Amino acid sequence: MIKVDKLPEVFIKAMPVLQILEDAGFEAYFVGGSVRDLLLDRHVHDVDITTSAYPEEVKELFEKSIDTGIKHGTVTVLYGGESYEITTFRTESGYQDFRRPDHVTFVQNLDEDLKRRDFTINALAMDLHGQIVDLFNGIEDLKNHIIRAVGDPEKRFHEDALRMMRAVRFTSQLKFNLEEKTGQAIKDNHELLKKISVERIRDEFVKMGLGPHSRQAFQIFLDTQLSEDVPDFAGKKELLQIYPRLQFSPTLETSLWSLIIILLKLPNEEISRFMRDWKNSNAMTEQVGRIIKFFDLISDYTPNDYELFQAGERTIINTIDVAHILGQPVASEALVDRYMALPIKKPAELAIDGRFLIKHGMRPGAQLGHTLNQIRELVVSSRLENSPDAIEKYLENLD
Ligand SMILES: Nc1ccn([C@@H]2O[C@H](COP(=O)(O)OP(=O)(O)OP(=O)(O)O)[C@@H](O)[C@H]2O)c(=O)n1
Ligand SMILES: [Mg+2]
Repeated sequence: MIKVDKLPEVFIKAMPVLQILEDAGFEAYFVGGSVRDLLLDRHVHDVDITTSAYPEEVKELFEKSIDTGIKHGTVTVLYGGESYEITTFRTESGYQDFRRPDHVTFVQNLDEDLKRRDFTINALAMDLHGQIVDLFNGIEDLKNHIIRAVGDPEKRFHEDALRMMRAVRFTSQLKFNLEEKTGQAIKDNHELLKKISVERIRDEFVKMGLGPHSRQAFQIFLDTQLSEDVPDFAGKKELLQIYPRLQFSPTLETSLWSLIIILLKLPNEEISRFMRDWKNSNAMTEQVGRIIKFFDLISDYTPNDYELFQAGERTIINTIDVAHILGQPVASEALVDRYMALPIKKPAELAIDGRFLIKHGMRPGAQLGHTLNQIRELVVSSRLENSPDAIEKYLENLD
């Protein structure tokens, strides 16, 4: 049995929680992603705990708790300024819709709990003393960089079809390969993904896209046909096939969506719909829209100062990132330098505003807005000094 001697701080901090459960006569273990990441020497952000105690029993042991998913056996316990998800040993049964279980059955031992988990590398548990429980050779698979379903992959994917996306996502994040039978089961069952909510698919897709091996993972995503069962990708394999051949993998979510939109050759008027189909936020949709617009612009010609001003720093840098990933040459330094040298970089930096124009005899309305824009454009392009005096003179000459 493997024993980990030196545990990172997140585990040490959580030890008393396990101890309290054990002192009350229950079994308790760290489980899932935290144990996997510990053994991979990856950063562990939070730890999940599994126990033989029923949710009500867990709640009695801790002063502060939240019923996060009590029906599924999960209670969130607040302890030492941290929060911990504590889930009762369980199996899942009655997955009639290939999504989450209709009901869970609590079980009395850890083995039964680990059996229902998705992949061998995620079915590892660790006790209070750092002893690892590894029933399915998860450690061996970690060493060999393999994503392998626990037991029969068909069963695991019928229990929760999202696991097929998770498998591909882990190949990207961990730089692992799919074990053959697990990969075959995804190919055979990819259509089950249609039953899964877009939000859950999107979260996995983004994690896949931002992983260090996203280009390799994307190839698997296409080869297994999973790409046919996500929004707007069906029948687009030829276009998406460019993704695995990109120069780099994206590291920003905005870059990921922009790349996909560019590869799919979506016309501008379809971008919002596409982003909505994927249940993206309005903020994400807007930022991606700005990037695509600026990307189209710099693909055609060198932007003028006012176009740089309108795009703004974030969009310029983000668009350069996208062009870089696509292997498209852009004079990135020149663009950033020119932006940095602009007399004003934000509308609020203009020396005057609408009230100034009203004071100088203009009436509120469309004409005023138009004049204000004109002044802003002149200032941005250094044809008018950004001072009330200079602008006043300019106005006088207009009359
Ligand atoms: N569809 C799923 C989701 C989760 N799990 C199990 O629940 C654990 C925790 O799930 P989650 O936090 O969603 O994933 P992690 O594997 O921890 O990955 P991450 O680091 O992204 O949180 C997993 O390790 C796995 O044992 C599962 O069997 N099937
Ligand atoms: Mg996790």
